[in-house]
Amino acid sequence: MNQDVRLCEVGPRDGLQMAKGMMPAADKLRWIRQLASAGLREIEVGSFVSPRLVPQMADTGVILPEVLKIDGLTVCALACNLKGAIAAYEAGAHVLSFPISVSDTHSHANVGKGTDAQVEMMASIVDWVRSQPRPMRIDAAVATAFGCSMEGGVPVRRVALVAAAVARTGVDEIALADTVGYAHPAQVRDVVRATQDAVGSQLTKLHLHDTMGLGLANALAGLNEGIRSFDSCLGGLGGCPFAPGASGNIVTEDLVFMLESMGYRTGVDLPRLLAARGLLADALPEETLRSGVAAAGIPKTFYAGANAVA
Ligand SMILES: CC(C)(COP(=O)([O-])OP(=O)([O-])OC[C@H]1O[C@@H](n2cnc3c(N)ncnc32)[C@H](O)[C@@H]1OP(=O)([O-])[O-])[C@@H](O)C(=O)NCCC(=O)NCCSC(=O)C[C@@](C)(O)CC(=O)[O-]
Repeated sequence: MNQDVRLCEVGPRDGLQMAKGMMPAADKLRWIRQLASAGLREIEVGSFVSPRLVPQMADTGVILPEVLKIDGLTVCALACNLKGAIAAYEAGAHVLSFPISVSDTHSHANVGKGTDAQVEMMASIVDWVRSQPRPMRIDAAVATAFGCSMEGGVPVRRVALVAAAVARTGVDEIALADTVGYAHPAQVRDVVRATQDAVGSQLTKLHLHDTMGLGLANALAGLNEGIRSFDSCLGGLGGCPFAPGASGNIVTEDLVFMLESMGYRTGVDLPRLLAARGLLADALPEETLRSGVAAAGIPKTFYAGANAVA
């Protein structure tokens, strides 16, 4: 069984997009460098969206060329329309993340378009990117896949149908996103299985929020179904500003602790990762950072198991 788990740190994008304060670009850059030096090889550094609607992301075009200089880092950026995708490509992003909400109501609130129109937008972006000289990986996030605070329950069959439509656009990878954090482990199992049946290996990732405190249990349910890629956020910040009730992402520190303790390999150095919280706490004093492992400290037993440091 594959023990390597790929983590994408979404703090600089998802973590900051709903923050009360604005993190200056220089702090974002220092933070991203710290995250990379802790071993995170994939980081979503920002989004190319309306600066009026999401002012925290207005400097993504400034950040991106700088973080491209970090050796070995896969730089991801989110966009919600073709204009944003072109901006991400021209800035040099390695990966484009694109949200498509299963809930039509959330889709309208988030991107001003319904689900079907957003799938069409995805298709035109794939066509445009594939016609360019430089390759860019295209990841779709199938949002509200486990429930919507505006529409309520989201049927498993509809998630699979939307994922299948997304897969047909030719995206490289698909993530299932629990936008408002309503998922539970049995639901994760069922939705992952139905989506795997619909799109096969194009489903690679889970993007989980921790509203109900079930985020890591849900990650484990995904692991058990063969998922080896997760989004997470240092300190558990985050949430979609256009999904009422959305709260923070699963906590990167705790996810790394769980995975490494279980013998999975993340490539992340946990003490260095915890050190990166200091900058975040200083830059955003009004935010509450979460993490069990940060509160308790790394137990000595962590180093005594399969993940022992030589
Ligand atoms: C999607 C759009 C851009 C609609 O874009 P649109 O359809 O082109 O709408 P529009 O033409 O009505 O434009 C609206 C405004 O956005 C501007 N605009 C248009 N496109 C761009 C662009 N690319 N870059 C910069 N500005 C842009 C445009 O100039 C205009 O500015 P205004 O005149 O009102 O000041 C807009 O609705 C928007 O920016 N929405 C914000 C969406 C967003 O950032 N959501 C949060 C990220 S998704 C998420 O968090 C979920 C996820 C991924 O984490 C997974 C999960 O947990 O579920």
